[in-house]
Amino acid sequence: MTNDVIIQFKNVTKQYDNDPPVLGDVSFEIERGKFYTLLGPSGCGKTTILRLIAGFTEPSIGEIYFNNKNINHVPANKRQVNTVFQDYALFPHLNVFENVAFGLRIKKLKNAEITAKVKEALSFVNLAGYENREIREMSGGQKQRVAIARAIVNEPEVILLDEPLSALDLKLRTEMQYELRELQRRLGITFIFVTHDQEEALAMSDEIFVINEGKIQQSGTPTDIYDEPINRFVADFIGESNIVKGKMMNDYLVEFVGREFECVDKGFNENETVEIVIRPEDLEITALDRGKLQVKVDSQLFRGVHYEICCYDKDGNEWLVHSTKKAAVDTEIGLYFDPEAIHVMRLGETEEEFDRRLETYVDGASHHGK
Ligand SMILES: Nc1ncnc2c1ncn2[C@@H]1O[C@H](COP(=O)(O)OP(=O)(O)OP(=O)(O)O)[C@@H](O)[C@H]1O
Repeated sequence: MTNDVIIQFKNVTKQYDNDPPVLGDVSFEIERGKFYTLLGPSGCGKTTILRLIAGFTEPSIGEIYFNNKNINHVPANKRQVNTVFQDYALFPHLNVFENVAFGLRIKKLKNAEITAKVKEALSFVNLAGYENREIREMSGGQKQRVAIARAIVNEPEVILLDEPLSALDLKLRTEMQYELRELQRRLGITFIFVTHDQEEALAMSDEIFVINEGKIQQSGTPTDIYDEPINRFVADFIGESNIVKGKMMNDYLVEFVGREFECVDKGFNENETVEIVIRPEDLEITALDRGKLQVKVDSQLFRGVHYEICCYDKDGNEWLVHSTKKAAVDTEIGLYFDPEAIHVMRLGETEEEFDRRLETYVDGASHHGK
């Protein structure tokens, strides 16, 4: 473990009662001072990871480390972690100042110190002067900032944010994305942010963990994950993708739709069956004979910055193209792409393989207790 690692999960499985595990053998490291996002569909286990870090629940199997110390049994109020909840969980009968001061009063700090710290936290979130406002007089975005001030005033090492922007309308949500990102940079505290919104994750994060069915499918920077999705789930979940079956002939040579194409991928078995991803914006419309693929245009939508053109090849594969050029419906056109636009993925686990693996965790968990 390097010195910069603040949180480490080692083979963590979480199971409630005798249900299948909601997290299966999850291992990862969180580095100090970065903005992390846990991204995945509803029910995939994101909140469970936050609850394990916060100390609201314990792992069924595995270990959690904080600053190199095992914290499996450390109670929530003894952890250097604060949570910002989706519904903010502010106290409606207390004003802004007292909401932010709450944790400091419990710690029995002196009044002068409390006032100084609350003022500093409020000015960090651009709410200086709002001390005496009632919570009900604050807008959604302002309540959000009070909740963040209440978290940062305790000077935690890590702030956990559970879908904190989901109650806001789109415009305010985008503004708060910038604000939160900027705030994290200024504070230098580790943020772990939960969302099921892929655009939000791409815009805000240093590192993203893409989660599905209790398992981290891929972790990496937004560009890593967008440009090199590791499997069909990630490719589909992050942005739009064209995915077709193919065969890896050799290093740097792949076959799909009955033709061989130069690519930049290597390290596969000869003739290994693979899946190919090409992003819609990496396909360029060209004359039929100049295209690497020949397709027929099925439909076209104007999306403001580009046209979204849906085409089919001779094998019936759908190809979505984002292009500033128009194409005529029912005509045949060529699609051109660079070798770098092709992303080759190993075939993912089948559902049966995944279920079988989960069953082995269930067996393991029942031996270790809850
Ligand atoms: N206390 C609990 N007892 C039993 N099952 C639970 C408990 N808490 C969560 N679960 C189950 O664990 C699974 C994962 O839940 P979790 O809240 O971690 O998912 P999530 O990815 O955060 O989803 P969402 O985006 O909908 O909040 C779900 O199937 C949920 O029903």
